Amino acid sequence: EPTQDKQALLAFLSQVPHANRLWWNASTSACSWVGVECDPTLSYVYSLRLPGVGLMGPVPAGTLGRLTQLRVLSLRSNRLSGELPSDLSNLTLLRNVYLQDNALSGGFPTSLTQLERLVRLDLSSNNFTGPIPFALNNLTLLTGLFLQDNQFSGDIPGINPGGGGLEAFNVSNNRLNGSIPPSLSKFPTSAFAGNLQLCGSPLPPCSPFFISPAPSPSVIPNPPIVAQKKSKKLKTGLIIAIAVGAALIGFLLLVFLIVCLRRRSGRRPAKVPKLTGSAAAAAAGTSGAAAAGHLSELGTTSSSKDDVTGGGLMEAERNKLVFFEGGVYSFDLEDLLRASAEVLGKGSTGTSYKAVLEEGTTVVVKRLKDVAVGKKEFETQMGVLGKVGHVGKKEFETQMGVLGKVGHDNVVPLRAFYFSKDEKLLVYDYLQAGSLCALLHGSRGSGRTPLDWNNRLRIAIGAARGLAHLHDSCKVVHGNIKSSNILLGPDQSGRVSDVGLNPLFGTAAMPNRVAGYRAPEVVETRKASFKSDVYSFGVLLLELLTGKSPNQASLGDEGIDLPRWVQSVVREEWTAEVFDVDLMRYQNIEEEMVQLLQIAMSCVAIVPDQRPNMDEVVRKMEEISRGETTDEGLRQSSDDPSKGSDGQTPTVGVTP
Ligand SMILES: Nc1ncnc2c1ncn2[C@@H]1O[C@H](COP(=O)(O)OP(=O)(O)OP(=O)(O)O)[C@@H](O)[C@H]1O
Repeated sequence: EPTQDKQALLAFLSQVPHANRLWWNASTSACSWVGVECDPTLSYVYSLRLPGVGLMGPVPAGTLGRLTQLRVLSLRSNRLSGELPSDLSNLTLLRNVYLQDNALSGGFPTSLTQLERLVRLDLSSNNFTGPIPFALNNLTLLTGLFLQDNQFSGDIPGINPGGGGLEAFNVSNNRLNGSIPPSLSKFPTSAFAGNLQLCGSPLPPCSPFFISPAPSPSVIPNPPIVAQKKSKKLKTGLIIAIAVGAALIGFLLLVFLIVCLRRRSGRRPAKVPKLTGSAAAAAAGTSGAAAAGHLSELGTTSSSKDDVTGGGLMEAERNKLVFFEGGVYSFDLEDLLRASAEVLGKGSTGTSYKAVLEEGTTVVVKRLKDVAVGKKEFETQMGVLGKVGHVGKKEFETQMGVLGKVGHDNVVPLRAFYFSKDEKLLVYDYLQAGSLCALLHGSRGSGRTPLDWNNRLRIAIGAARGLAHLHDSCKVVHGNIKSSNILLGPDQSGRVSDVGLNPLFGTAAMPNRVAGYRAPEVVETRKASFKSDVYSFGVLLLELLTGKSPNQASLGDEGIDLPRWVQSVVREEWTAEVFDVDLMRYQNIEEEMVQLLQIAMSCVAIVPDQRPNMDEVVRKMEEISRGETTDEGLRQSSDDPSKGSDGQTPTVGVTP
């Protein structure tokens, strides 16, 4: 029995408010407590894993810092805040530290840079600020460093943690700028996305013009050495030559703009697409920022081949925006390209933009990447979804035809599409309430209102109905069910989006597309089916129930394969442990949660034939929701957290 470690753990728990789910009993060995693992001789605590148990507030000094033999510390997905105590530097044997998804703040915890045995450090999705320290170079064994979704600022120092052995690295969505050190250029662009002004491989190269006029010394404290040296070498003559060159280019651009604008005003009534919107935007003095600007500037289209001026009427006909019958919009491609646009997100199939047209209409434009088909195939695909693999324009258009006719309240309607050799655009309604993913996992920390049980159930039933309609009435496989593809309608119902794009990408794009939602057989067959949709939907239900994100990317040491995790917990008869801590505050919902858990587990059966069809899933889910209503038609308890819950959930036989 590790007496000293036990005292440290009890001190920690007594000082940190938490959801009452740990039941650490002071009279039993700490080695038997939930989340605690000891060494084989039971003489010290080896690992402490307390993910998602509702820990709140700061980590107190003099508690965890006393667990000097600790190898693994996981406090992720809680609501811990404030700075980490400096005595964590005592934990010199720590190998894995997972503190992601909290509200921790302050500068980079220097105590952690002293833990020379660290192999994996995850501080992502917190509120850390200030620079990334050079002292990370102390961590010579590091293989994974995750700092994304914080507010780290300044430039990235010349770090090479792990002595070159770093395998995973992410600093996206911070406030970093300056050039990327060569030691980190092997990581993908996504590892650096969403920062202020980073440059250099794998991002576009740093230009001396970009770096030298730093917005303020505090923003770029250390301009990259290479750039400094280069700029010193710029001789006066060269500077003059560049200035003259720039003036000349500016003059030519002006002439070009004037010509374009004149042509446009003469041709406007013909309502033909003309893909020179960026020029118009430039004339209006707007900037081409990466995250917001005019749609035409965001890289959506620029091919001069598509410009009607060079191609005549046939070309114009071929490149028009095709609307579906019964639609509510009346704008043309030119209007769309002039719309102001903002990046909503980058997914596996392309990038989505929120576009606000000049007349005030807001739509979502999805710019598809790497479509494996020509126009004929694209069009055909819109009509015979599922029958074609690599498709051309015809298939694309046919597929669009099918998708455009789906017509169901629980499916986000596709309103129009555009196909040219270089660009494939899809136009959808904009749903401002956002996605289930954002509601479940977004803005953790202070001020967040968790999604209550009634809403979770309603959204899930809506999504199930939408998917069942796709399967039964349209014979369409969705192929990419996940929480960011379940959007909320104005009535807060769940709606399925991103429908049926699979066949446009061939099999090459499949492996990484659906990450933790992917059915096991899809790994081999690379082919989505009705039953693989059911599996993905089951994972989605588990996500709703557990509040955990099925994130394949971080699978390795700590990522969660939700079906397997739930199965292991349920097998040990800890059903209550499975549920999202945010749901534990509602009363009288345990029975319904267990029922939904049973449905979810039947959906994630390994053998596809053992999974139910979506119409069965809908029926069973509707049975739960019928039991949910009271005489007034609304169940009271779920929305009233003040009533609390004892957290005791019946361990009803859930067969994995
Ligand atoms: N019609 C819409 N209205 C509002 N938000 C949307 C709409 N369509 C997509 N979004 C949001 O925009 C973001 C990007 O969506 P997108 O579909 O491009 O990527 P994804 O869902 O993350 O991945 P994938 O491409 O694999 O579906 C997501 O957060 C999504 O919820």
